[in-house]
Amino acid sequence: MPSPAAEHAQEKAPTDGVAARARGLTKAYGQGETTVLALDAVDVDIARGRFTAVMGPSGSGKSTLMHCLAGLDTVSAGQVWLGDTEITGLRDRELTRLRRDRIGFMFQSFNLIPTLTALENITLPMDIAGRKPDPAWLDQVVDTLGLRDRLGHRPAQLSGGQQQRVACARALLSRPELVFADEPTGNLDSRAGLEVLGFLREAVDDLGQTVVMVTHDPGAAAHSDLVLFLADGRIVDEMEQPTAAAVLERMRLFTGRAPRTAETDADVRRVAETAGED
Ligand SMILES: Nc1ncnc2c1ncn2[C@@H]1O[C@H](COP(=O)(O)OP(=O)(O)OP(=O)(O)O)[C@@H](O)[C@H]1O
Repeated sequence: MPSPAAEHAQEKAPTDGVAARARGLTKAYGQGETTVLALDAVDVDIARGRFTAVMGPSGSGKSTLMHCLAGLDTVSAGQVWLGDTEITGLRDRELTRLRRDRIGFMFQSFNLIPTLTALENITLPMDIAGRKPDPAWLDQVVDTLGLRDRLGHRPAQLSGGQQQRVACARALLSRPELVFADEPTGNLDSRAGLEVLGFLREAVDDLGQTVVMVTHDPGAAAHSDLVLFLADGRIVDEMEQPTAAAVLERMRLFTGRAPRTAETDADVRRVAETAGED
């Protein structure tokens, strides 16, 4: 059964280049006996023009990895590059500028400003940066995300799925080198979640974006091209062209859950259905 990502595989432009890279990336929280090693010498390349999902049990280091790759958090050891720029060692001001100009973010909680319209929310980061959006690109993003007739609405007048689409448009507007999405479907029902995943997929296939998504949901991960599995702060496995069922099976290996039962088979079917797999 092809995954949603596999269906698009043939149309994708050949990928070359690395959008982000980490070598020996280590992050420890706390000191002495209470030290928690959230990331343990991680080496990773995020391929340009692809949709990468990061999965793993709670506490495995997914958010820490995203934060360190995005320059939102400092590292304890190792190096991180965004494109050709080494971001480890940059000063705060330089990091702020780099995040603003080169990275797009989507969060579970949308993070929209309630008093601004959808359009104002979409253009806000570029307004703050004093940059004018390219009108043709703005049109394309708005139309791709189906937001044309919602641009004058405030967040409270939009459904959760529409709010996340606005957050998606905001993340894409500056044509960032990399879009990080942290549990972007976490607050959505399954239909709205599927819609947002479809748009992220289109952002990669049709708009040439690079997307990294942290998720707990095997159905969401099935929309990616590549799943990285984290456990105890290390990348322990990866899966190309994932399906929800295969991801769920693989996750079981890392969470040490009991062998399959009739009940877990039902889980696999439910997850596959939610992911839109037959
Ligand atoms: N600010 C912090 N201070 C201390 N420990 C932290 C901090 N942030 C994360 N940790 C610890 O680092 C480890 C990795 O956390 P992280 O949030 O990256 O995991 P995660 O895989 O994203 O988890 P979840 O799926 O529950 O969001 C955990 O043990 C966590 O308790």
